[in-house]
Amino acid sequence: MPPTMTEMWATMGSTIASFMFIWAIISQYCPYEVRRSFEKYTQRFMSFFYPYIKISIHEFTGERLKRNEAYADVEAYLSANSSKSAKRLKAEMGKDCTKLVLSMDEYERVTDEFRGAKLWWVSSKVVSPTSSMGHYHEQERRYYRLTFHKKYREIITEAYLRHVVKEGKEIRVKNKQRKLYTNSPGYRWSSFKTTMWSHIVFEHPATFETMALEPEKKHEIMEDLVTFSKSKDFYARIGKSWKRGYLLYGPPGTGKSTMIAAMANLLNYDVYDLELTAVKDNTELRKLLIETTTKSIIVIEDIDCSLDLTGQRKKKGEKLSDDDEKKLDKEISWREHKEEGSSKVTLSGLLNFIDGLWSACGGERLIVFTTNYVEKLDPALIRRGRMDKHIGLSYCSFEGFKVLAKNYLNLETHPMFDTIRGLMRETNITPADVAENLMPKSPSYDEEKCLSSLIQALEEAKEEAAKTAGEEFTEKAEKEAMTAGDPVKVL
Ligand SMILES: Nc1ncnc2c1ncn2[C@@H]1O[C@H](COP(=O)(O)OP(=O)(O)OP(=O)(O)O)[C@@H](O)[C@H]1O
Repeated sequence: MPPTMTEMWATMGSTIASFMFIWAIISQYCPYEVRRSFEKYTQRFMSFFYPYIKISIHEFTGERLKRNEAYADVEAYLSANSSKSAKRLKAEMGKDCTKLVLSMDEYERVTDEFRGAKLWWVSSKVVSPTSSMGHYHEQERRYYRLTFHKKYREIITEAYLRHVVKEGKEIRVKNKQRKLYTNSPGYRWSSFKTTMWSHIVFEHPATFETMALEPEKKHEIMEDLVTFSKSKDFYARIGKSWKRGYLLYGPPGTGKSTMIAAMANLLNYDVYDLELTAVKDNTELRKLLIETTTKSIIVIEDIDCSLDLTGQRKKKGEKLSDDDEKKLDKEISWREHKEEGSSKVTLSGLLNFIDGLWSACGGERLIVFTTNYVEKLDPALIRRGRMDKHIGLSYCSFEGFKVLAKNYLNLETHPMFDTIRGLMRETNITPADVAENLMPKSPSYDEEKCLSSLIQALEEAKEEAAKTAGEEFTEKAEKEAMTAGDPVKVL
């Protein structure tokens, strides 16, 4: 008599229970090595009968230093293809901030088909405990796992994966929202305090067209940038990492920050605004810089202040000007106030990164330093090869004014332009000041009021310059008289 259904279930239940009992005995009494070998051989044995192949694509490669490009490509591919079939999705704001973009949530599974092959994608993560500087914390590593039948091995490993990466890249370019990253203190992997990148969408409207700059200079810089962005093969051929350093220098308000925004808009790059004073030491600096992505501009503004070069000069025994002394005192009290101790990022730490580590983190990066005092910088920092192109930005020229008049007032010519041209020859004014005067202050402001306001500002600047020159002249004459010991002249 064949066994009844109830008997079959009972037999199966007792077999499973016996197996679990035996396994519990083995786990308890067998040495670890024996158990490991048992598991290994069981897995090998099972794989003879298991007809599926699995491929994992992890978010980070190496010691969690670098984001895996392939992971980002798969993520983009799946977000475009999975939203129709996945049941659990996560939503993020899209490029134009009007539409939510859906992608598959963690532990979700979706199916795909390619040339008759059926395959499955699962998004998952492993959480493992790690320790750093005596702190224990949990580290999450996300990954996608692709499963398919072994008979499709060739199609999948050759054609399908290429198709996923290609399509994923295209989607990423299309959806790319440019980002402005800044570094600020935060908690990495839940408990370890460090400085981390956070970002917002980069939407600065500046372009080279709207910049007040001599046309030839503008053209030269644009050409340099575009040539750089198309020179992947060239850099590979000459054996140099694909990066270029720019030093922007000039008085405040001459457009250094504006130019960085114009560069990012021209090349469609992200911007990493690196605040060096918030970086604890060279190790942290290296970590931050390695986390930057390709097609990006890494900016260190006011490099003369950020690197504490003033402090270094004082240590070297150089005499500092009153201004520098004040700046140094302010910096020290600011750091004490923030209880951060002093930042230990050194000039050599920065140089080492610029020179050495670039090659380790891929290419297509610009590094831009800005300063108001180029003469204060250490020559080692700005030598060619590190800062390949030095761009001096200066006071507004008449050509520059014409660009601003077109931008702000939509004026190409006006009878008042001649007066402005004359005054600009005689005195200095920054593009920021010109722009401020051309800005309508009320709805009743017309172009003439704006131009008159600029003329007034130019006249005041001229008077101020004459007064300062006069005072300097008297001071110099007095000093000379003192050294010559002529009390009459001094009086
Ligand atoms: N060359 C320029 N062309 C167009 N606008 C300019 C230019 N320079 C300055 N401006 C205007 O002045 C403002 C301030 O300029 P910006 O911040 O770029 O100057 P900066 O040289 O970076 O100054 P700082 O050294 O103080 O940081 C800008 O928002 C912009 O409107």
